[in-house]
Amino acid sequence: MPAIVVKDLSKTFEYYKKEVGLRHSLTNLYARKKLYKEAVNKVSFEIEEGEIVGFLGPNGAGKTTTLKMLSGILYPSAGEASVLGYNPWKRQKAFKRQFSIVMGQKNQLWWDLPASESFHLNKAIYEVEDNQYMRTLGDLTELLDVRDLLNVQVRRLSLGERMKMELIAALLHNPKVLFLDEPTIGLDIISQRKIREFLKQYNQTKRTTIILTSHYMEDIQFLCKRTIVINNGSVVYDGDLARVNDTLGDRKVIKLQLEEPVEVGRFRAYGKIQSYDGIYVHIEVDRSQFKSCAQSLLANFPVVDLTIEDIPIEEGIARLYERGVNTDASASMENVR
Ligand SMILES: Nc1ncnc2c1ncn2[C@@H]1O[C@H](COP(=O)(O)OP(=O)(O)OP(=O)(O)O)[C@@H](O)[C@H]1O
Repeated sequence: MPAIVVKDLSKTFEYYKKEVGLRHSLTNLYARKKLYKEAVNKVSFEIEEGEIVGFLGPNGAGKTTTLKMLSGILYPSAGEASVLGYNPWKRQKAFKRQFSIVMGQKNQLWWDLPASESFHLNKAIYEVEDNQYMRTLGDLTELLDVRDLLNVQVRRLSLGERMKMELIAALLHNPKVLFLDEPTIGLDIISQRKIREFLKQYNQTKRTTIILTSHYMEDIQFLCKRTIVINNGSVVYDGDLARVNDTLGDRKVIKLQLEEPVEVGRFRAYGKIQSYDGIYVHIEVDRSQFKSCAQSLLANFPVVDLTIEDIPIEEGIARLYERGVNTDASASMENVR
């Protein structure tokens, strides 16, 4: 049975346009203009127990709004969702005990107190038994290597150390579902890697179901077999991130270095010119024709060097971000909504 089921989930925010200036401030009092923002539009997916799924999308795509609805912080405008069989926005106590949400941009810990004080508070809130609390705290501080920092004021911790403490606070009650909203934001490469490795190990040992949003592709590639890409509030891809380039069609890039400049128009018959500066030319070609294209280029141009590469995953993602939804190309792909 899936741990998370989401069906046509939508959220439209209503807000008021605020004009600046004294005259407009007075007008705002009696004639405010109401505006609507469709942040999430008919999002549907299912996530199996123990799965760790990446949630990718450009700024403002609707990722945080979706996670907030799944954790019951926001009430949806339409649609349904079930997390561990619970309706999240009913906020039942039994549900609250079984999930956690960590937002990289927000603090849960008390800023002026040591993290251990916040942990005690969470222990009381979630009614964690003494033995279980000590065992879980011991395991987590060991795994994240922060045992010596438990009694340091949170405000004195580095960003990476603080994020580790945030994770511990979120995991003390052994949640079955974990929503992670940019847990590695702003961290250096070493701290990012440590958090990533911790999450992988945690997911493997505990079988916790995790949805992870991150703008760092390495996080998603390292942790998630499956990625849901969301753009303009809608799902535009759901599948293996490594296959995202299938959405571009079956393409390869031929990279040429020339002995002397050749006019760009002469390369157009081979495919789409990705970049050109006279000497270096990158041409995107159909995978079925890359051999014949390469042979012809070698035979007809003063080529010094030629390489054939796959299109980077980042490129596929960027194009999904740019094109939004409901294009002809996306409609024809299996994983693309
Ligand atoms: N309370 C609100 N009132 C009006 N609009 C809102 C509100 N909260 C979010 N939005 C808008 O909804 C859209 C989706 O926001 P959301 O925070 O879900 O995006 P996101 O994918 O998490 O972006 P990011 O990667 O930048 O965190 C954005 O355009 C945002 O401005």
